[in-house]
Amino acid sequence: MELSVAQWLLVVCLVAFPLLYEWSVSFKYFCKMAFYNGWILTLAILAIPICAVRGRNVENMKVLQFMLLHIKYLYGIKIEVRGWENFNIKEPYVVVSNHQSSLDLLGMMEILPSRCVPIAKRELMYAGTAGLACWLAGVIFINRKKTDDAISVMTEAAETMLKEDVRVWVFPEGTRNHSGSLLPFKRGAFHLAVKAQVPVIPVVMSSYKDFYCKKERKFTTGKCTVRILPGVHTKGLSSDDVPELADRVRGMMLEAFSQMSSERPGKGPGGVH
Ligand SMILES: CCCCCCCCCCCCCC(=O)SCCNC(=O)CCNC(=O)[C@H](O)C(C)(C)COP(=O)(O)OP(=O)(O)OC[C@H]1O[C@@H](n2cnc3c(N)ncnc32)[C@H](O)[C@@H]1OP(=O)(O)O
Ligand SMILES: CCCCCCCC/C=C\CCCCCCCC(=O)OC[C@@H](O)COP(=O)(O)O
Repeated sequence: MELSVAQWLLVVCLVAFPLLYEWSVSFKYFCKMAFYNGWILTLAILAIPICAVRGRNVENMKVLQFMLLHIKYLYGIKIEVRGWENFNIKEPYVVVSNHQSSLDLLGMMEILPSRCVPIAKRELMYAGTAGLACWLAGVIFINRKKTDDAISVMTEAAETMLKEDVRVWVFPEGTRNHSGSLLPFKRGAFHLAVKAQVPVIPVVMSSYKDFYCKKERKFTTGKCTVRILPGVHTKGLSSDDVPELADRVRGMMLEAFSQMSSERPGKGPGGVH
């Protein structure tokens, strides 16, 4: 049997791909990240018609959560959650969490409370099917290049939280940060909580360094711990108290983050061996 050029090319690709995948850490990293984004865009195609039945509605966040929950199994990432009891608050609240990478989506979906929507950069709205799915799920988009616009969207969010019993998830670092610490916090999340007079619940995801590093192009299987910290109340606080509130919450999160880093597998007596 004679093979055509195209068939030969296909055979070479089929052989080369798994070999490259196993031999090159970088190639593996790119494949895993490409699949991650591609898979989310594909899942969004399924989510869109389901969400569209309700129209733009925060309840649709449950659909996205359900769609994304299995991804941790595809990537062999074990997520351990501590502090569930701190989410046992009936009233709305603002969740603030550290932001290391787009993989945060996995930890977020693992613990996302009901009727809770994230605040996201406006660019995400244009990320094809994922953007439309986010819009249908009530994700709040802010334009980071226009501070006044971002502030007015967040002020409106404070009213919506109370009127429609909605919780909001904010990444107060304002951008992804994989440095192994926390960036200075932007204050929007805390203004939002103070305006609505609702608690701030800090969430800390442990460092991904053992299994994921963008700089080194490393992406293996691994374990991540997500800690939900006790809520910080804002009743009676005014906008003058925001800087102190933001610093206090960042301090709590930094302490938890450092503690979790020292518990990393194989690191120190408290670690999981
Ligand atoms: C199946 C498909 C699934 C698809 C996936 C679904 C899941 C998607 C998940 C997506 C996840 C995506 C995740 C993501 O996309 S993360 C990226 C987007 N998120 C954020 O940026 C959130 C955090 N940012 C902030 O809080 C910033 O402060 C904002 C953006 C608001 C302004 O930033 P900016 O850098 O422009 O200005 P500034 O911070 O210097 O502030 C200037 C001044 O204004 C004051 N100020 C601030 N706010 C308020 C306020 N509300 N009321 C009154 N005042 C306010 C502030 O204190 C300061 O004053 P002073 O303190 O210096 O005196
Ligand atoms: C037809 C248009 C096709 C567009 C294709 C776009 C590809 C994007 C594919 C899938 C979207 C995956 C959704 C992942 C959501 C995670 C969001 C995220 O982590 O955003 C980063 C943002 O927090 C901070 O941004 P910067 O670190 O400041 O930057």
